[in-house]
Amino acid sequence: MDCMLLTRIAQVSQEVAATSARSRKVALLAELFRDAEAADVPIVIPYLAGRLPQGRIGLGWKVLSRPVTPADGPTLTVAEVDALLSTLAKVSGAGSQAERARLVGELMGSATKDEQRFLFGLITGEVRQGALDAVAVEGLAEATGAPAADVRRAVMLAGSLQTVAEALLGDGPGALDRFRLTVGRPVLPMLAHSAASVSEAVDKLGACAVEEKLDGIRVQLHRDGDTVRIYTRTLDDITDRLPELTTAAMQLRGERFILDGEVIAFDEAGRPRSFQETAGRVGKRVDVATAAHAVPVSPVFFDALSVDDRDLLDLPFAERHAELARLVPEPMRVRRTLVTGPQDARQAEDFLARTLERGHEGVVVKALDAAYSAGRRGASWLKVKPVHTLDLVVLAAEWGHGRRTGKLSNLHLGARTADGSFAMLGKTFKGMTDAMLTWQTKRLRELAVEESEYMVTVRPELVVEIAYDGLQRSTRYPAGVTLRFARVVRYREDKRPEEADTVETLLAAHPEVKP
Ligand SMILES: Nc1ncnc2c1ncn2[C@@H]1O[C@H](COP(=O)(O)OP(=O)(O)OP(=O)(O)O)[C@@H](O)[C@H]1O
Repeated sequence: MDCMLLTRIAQVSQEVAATSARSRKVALLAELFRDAEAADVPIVIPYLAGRLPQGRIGLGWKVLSRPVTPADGPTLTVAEVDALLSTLAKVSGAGSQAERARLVGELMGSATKDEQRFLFGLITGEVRQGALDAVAVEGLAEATGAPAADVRRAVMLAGSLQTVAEALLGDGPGALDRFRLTVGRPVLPMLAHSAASVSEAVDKLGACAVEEKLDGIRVQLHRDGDTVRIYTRTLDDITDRLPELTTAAMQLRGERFILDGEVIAFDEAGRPRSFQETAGRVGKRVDVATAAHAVPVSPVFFDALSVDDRDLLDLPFAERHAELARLVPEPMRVRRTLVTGPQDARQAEDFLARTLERGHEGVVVKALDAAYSAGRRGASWLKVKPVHTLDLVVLAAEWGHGRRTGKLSNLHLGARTADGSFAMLGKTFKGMTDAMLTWQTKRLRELAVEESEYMVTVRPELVVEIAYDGLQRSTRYPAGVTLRFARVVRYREDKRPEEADTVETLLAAHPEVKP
């Protein structure tokens, strides 16, 4: 069969977004996957989700909104669109504006009216379906007859839905065996949900470990004999930037293992240095030797995923931790206290208080009987942080005045909504350092879809962590609420917009405010 037509993707994408019944979404995707050639699927999935595989495409608003006569009938395939957008993303140098305009004109001219609308949404970041990956896993299972749990596990281990989809559709369910936990191949890390208090977390989980939550950088450490590799939360290889970790890995009591933990800089008194200092260690342009001397970091581990080629993912946490303790000496493990049930809640509260006194941001409460659910926000890890923050997406930014003239300053902040779009919750220009202002001005202009004298509207891609003092009703904003005293804590370039907080969870956390 020929490559998928763009029209088909646009229609399915629209239908999936419009229906609220999960089973219907799954059925729609299953049908599409059954029809797609295996090699076509890796291209199709990101377009369906409204993500451009090419990343950002710096197109000025003028170029994008220029009307082009649409084609009469659908002939464009996703592969053609993909090739053209890849070319577009690479255009640079003199005359690039004109060349971009020409390529966009060519693309839009081959598209029907509906396809033009879809392409426009894709390029501006308006069609984005946050939950699509999770539904696509079930769609793939339905299309191929493989158990959904097995497909999910393979995706975790491969770190890529597209890779698994191609193998599964090409070679059938047997292909899933290829995706095993392997030292040297990173897997998506397990993530946590939030709980309002330690007692709430303990009540939910029963027998659990309460661990300190360190505000550093998540790392997955792989050692195979003399070879050590370190991966971030987003699976980037940062081995060369953290030589201390290779040294530490070589001192552990094993030869082949995968560990999960956090890396953080402590001061001489053993208190954590600021997050910015730790984060500075993995910046792309830092001189590693100088940085390692100025801000040495230490690994602090909390889980073991594989030891001596034994896959531990499905073992209960209590058993994985026993393996960790065998391998890693106590000073290199997070502090923890064990709790058998609600009667020990007091002891858990005390542990949180002591952890905060030591300068850490909170605790993570973990069920002792739970497996490691790679790549997911498992209900068996609950984080408790007294200073509540939100991960929001920058939708636009206003040009600053006075000392901030020439800098993009006042940010428009959005939370995710059920249909995958973003609802503006408010604005803030507080909490930004000069370095942040310079950085965000450059970064936001790269994401610009429309610029005016007053503000710049951007593709909703940049996630920013925001502290706030509460919610209040507001008729000015679409969700009916706005944030009180919002201020920027930091940018979260390690998070995708699909991971931002939703209006729904925000409202659930503030039952006192009714929009
Ligand atoms: N003991 C610990 N166990 C698990 N994660 C820990 C621990 N200490 C620190 N962390 C960090 O906390 C994060 C867990 O929270 P979550 O999964 O929600 O990620 P996050 O969204 O990056 O969280 P946050 O923004 O609160 O740091 C981990 O990604 C890890 O970086």
